[in-house]
Amino acid sequence: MAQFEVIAAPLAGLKLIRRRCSEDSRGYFSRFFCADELNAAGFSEPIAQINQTLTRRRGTVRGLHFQYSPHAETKLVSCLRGRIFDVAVDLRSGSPTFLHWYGVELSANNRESLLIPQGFAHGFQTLEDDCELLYLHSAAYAPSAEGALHALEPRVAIDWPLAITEMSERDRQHSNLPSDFQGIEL
Ligand SMILES: Cc1cn([C@H]2C[C@H](O)[C@@H](COP(=O)(O)OP(=O)(O)O[C@H]3O[C@H](C)C(=O)[C@H](O)[C@H]3O)O2)c(=O)[nH]c1=O
Repeated sequence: MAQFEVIAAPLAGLKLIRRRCSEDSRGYFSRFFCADELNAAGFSEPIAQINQTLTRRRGTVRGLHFQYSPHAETKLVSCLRGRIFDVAVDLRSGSPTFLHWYGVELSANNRESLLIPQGFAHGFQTLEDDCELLYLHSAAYAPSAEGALHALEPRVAIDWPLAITEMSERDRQHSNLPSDFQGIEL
């Protein structure tokens, strides 16, 4: 029996993954990752790195970040504590949904993850205090290949659910996209 429900999001390649769980009097069992099942959903390379973040303050935005080729990565983002509004922006050159964004609530309770293909910027806003996330990456962190999109980029106009309470200095300082930005090549 499939351990995951795979739901296509409106941006090509972006998937919402819902983890099934078996509950009994002790609690529940749930498979968090499965190379076979999630390969078909788009996580088609081995996991290279797994990162964890704690974000203490409700309303904080982290991101939006991505890596340029040849370090472009597929990400599986999950919220293990609290609730977040998770956002992916299509930056793929030539994509019919270029610069479109998609946001979804991920939480410890809904057991949903966002599977984000290469070529998307990723960021999120916490909807509660003390949110913990786990990220599975298909490529290693490559600071020299890191790109970013400002959370308030006017050409994307993400509708963040809350007023932004905190961002890193680095994220505050991302410049807006140049008017001739055509997207990233993969
Ligand atoms: C991403 C990363 C960062 N770092 C170092 C770099 C900084 O010294 C410190 C914090 O990094 P940063 O401020 O970029 O962390 P976030 O703002 O949470 O960025 C992450 O959150 C957004 C939403 C994402 O989607 C990315 O996965 C990731 O960029 O950890 C590492 O050592 N390894 C890593 O893989």
